[in-house]
Amino acid sequence: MKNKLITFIGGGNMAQAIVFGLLNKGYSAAKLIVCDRNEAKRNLFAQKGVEVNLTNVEAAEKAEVVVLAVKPQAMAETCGPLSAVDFSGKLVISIAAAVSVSRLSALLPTAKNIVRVMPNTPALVSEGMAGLFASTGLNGEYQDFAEDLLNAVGKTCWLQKEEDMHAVTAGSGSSPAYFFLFMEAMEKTLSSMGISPENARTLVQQSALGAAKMVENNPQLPLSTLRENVTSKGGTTAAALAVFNQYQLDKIVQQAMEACVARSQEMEKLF
Ligand SMILES: NC(=O)C1=CN([C@@H]2O[C@H](COP(=O)(O)OP(=O)(O)OC[C@H]3O[C@@H](n4cnc5c(N)ncnc54)[C@H](O)[C@@H]3O)[C@@H](O)[C@H]2O)C=CC1
Ligand SMILES: O=C(O)[C@@H]1CCC=N1
Repeated sequence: MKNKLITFIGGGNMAQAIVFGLLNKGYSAAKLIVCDRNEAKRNLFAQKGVEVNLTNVEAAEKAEVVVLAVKPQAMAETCGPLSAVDFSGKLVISIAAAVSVSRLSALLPTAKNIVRVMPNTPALVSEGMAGLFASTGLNGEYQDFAEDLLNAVGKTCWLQKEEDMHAVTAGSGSSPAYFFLFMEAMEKTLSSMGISPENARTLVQQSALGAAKMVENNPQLPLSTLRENVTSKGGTTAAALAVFNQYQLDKIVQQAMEACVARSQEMEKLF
């Protein structure tokens, strides 16, 4: 991928995951600018050789690609001063949940090339998952660049319908937290069973990693087969799964993801 000059507006958790993921993949620090109001956050990037001392407007003017990485509720306020910049020859990427392309176009009227992305924090370890949606008329070079950029830190999928971004938020952006919650619960239980904190962490971490790798390495196998291969009739796993089924884990997951989608739809109207 050709290293275009990219400015990140907002250097929080998600921007850090993408920027540090890109640096780990050899993206030149000299081609990255990060703007954040918070000095401690700026310092995290400065330590890696990233320019952090420009104003949002200066940094946006200088770069060819501008990534909007502030919270959805801060988007309008952040775009106010930025609307003075001519974005017509630039690519604007927004990673904000629930902020539509039409809303972004209204906030930055000169922006012609807009890509909405829903990434996730595993980008930091090059295992991100991002859904992408392009504004109509997006320049082909910029479409490829957005895809290459996110592919550098994980995997991507393009969406044909913007409304699918709500479901993708439940499936990429928010989803690492579900797995962390599950792992937290396992770790806590192992500790309550007398396993040392260090061993509890290793048991959970390695089992999760191993399970994910088995899923990745066996694309032809349904997930249910992988589960069944662990489950001896009348054995220990069956006893555990019976409890998950008793409490209808599938319904809990469905309700949680539907709540995620509903909140995203609500936020789209608010911000
Ligand atoms: N954290 C995650 O896992 C994911 C977050 N997102 C999206 O990414 C965006 C950022 O989320 P986080 O990184 O979690 O939030 P965060 O709160 O960690 O980072 C936002 C940063 O923006 C800075 N900021 C706010 N207004 C600014 C301004 N006008 N100029 C410069 N900097 C400004 C803040 O100081 C803060 O460091 C959100 O829109 C969120 O929906 C998307 C996918 C996953
Ligand atoms: O929780 C949130 O709203 C953001 C978007 C997806 C992940 N974090």
